Amino acid sequence: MSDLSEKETNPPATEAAPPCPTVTQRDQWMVESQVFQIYHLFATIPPNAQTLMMELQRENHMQFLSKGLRHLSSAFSVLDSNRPWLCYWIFHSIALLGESVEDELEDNTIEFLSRCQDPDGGYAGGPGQMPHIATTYAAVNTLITLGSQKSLASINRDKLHGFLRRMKQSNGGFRMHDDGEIDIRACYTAISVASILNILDDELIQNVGDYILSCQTYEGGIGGEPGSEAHGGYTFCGLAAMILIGEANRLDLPRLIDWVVFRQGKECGFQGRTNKLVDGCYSFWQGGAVALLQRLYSIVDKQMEETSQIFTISTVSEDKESLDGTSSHATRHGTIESGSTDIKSIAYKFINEWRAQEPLFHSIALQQYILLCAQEQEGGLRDKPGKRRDHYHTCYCLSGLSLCQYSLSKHPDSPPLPKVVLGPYSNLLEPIHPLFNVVLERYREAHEFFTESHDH
Ligand SMILES: CC(C)=CCC/C(C)=C/CC/C(C)=C/COP(=O)(O)OP(=O)(O)O
Ligand SMILES: [Zn+2]
Repeated sequence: MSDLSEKETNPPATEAAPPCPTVTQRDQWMVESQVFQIYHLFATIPPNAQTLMMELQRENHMQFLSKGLRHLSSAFSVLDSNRPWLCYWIFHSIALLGESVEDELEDNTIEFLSRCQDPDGGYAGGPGQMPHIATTYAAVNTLITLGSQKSLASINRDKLHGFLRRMKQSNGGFRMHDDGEIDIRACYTAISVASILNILDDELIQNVGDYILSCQTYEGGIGGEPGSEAHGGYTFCGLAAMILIGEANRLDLPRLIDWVVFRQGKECGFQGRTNKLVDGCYSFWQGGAVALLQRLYSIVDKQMEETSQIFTISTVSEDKESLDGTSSHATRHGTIESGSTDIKSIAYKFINEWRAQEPLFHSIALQQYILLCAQEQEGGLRDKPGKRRDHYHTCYCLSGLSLCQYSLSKHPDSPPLPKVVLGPYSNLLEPIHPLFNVVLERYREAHEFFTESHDH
């Protein structure tokens, strides 16, 4: 063989071998290629076919959800422990679509959830099981979504308050259930339920802010417990709970904004954490965190001002230190006022708060991911192309879509301009209260019910 052919077939030993991709890289390339194939196909079809592809398949989604409800009432065993969650995901999705179900089905659901209600307060995953804060949140949100007087009156708020007090820990966290884990989901679900039922008090909120603050990581997002990695689901929980207790100003919000906005990827959807895959459900968890941050601009501005002051002070003091050997400290949070409003009215006032008109993320791109990649044309929504539809993803993709559609509206429920809604205007969903993820109108009815005539 000549020198030349040897070189061609056998690379010299010194040449670096091609890097072997990690599993994460391979998965990422796979998702990117599937998503971009869809976008490419979309770009090459005629405009009328594009409109069809971007249409929210309301009827098919309703069929998928109704089938889920039928399944819910028939095919479950006594060991199932997530039926209140299925109720919430399905009824909330139906409410987002502006639809309702027959009275009998509503009555059966109220009756079923009443059987899940523990005599000592809180809701279990099924009748006779142990009460759990997360299923309590799911049950309460379902009953508020159903919305009738009977539904709202079925919640034993005194006992529920007792259950939440029992779950409360001295470090500010909550347990999920007796002897259960303490984490940020428990904080959010406890505080959310207490707030929406108007039973939030000083005892319940004591030290909660300290606990949540200890979960904000170096990245800026919030982890499930102190020392854990920042994640979109926990970030939404931590931020929403901090707002509900009037202590959002204690978080490092500029850093939180930085972290969350960079979780929207080139696939147009959000990932849950750094270097992980895009997933439709984060349209709500991350998109929801952004929707909350959009209403915290006055605090963000103050924090940014403070940071620049600290920078100036520390620069000056460093100079001074180097001159005369002394040092000074400026605390970041000390000068920011803590929430002065009555905690019972925070959630109600929050929806009317002024909000930044410039969205912090690409709302049209996210709608594109939800409609083209997460939506199944036959009904139901999913994590990503190639995954199966399910009720959890249907609920959180639709919730995220609603947030996008109203992301520029001055008032929370004023109809958005057509250019803000991707696809036909008939895609428009009902607006939600972003702190609780229940349809706004149902939230308002519940608020009235639990503040006026039926005070705790
Ligand atoms: C109100 C309530 C109960 C909120 C729950 C919030 C929530 C969705 C938390 C996420 C939990 C988590 C770490 C998932 C990671 O799963 P993964 O590793 O499969 O997904 P990933 O790769 O996207 O991180
Ligand atoms: Zn998901």
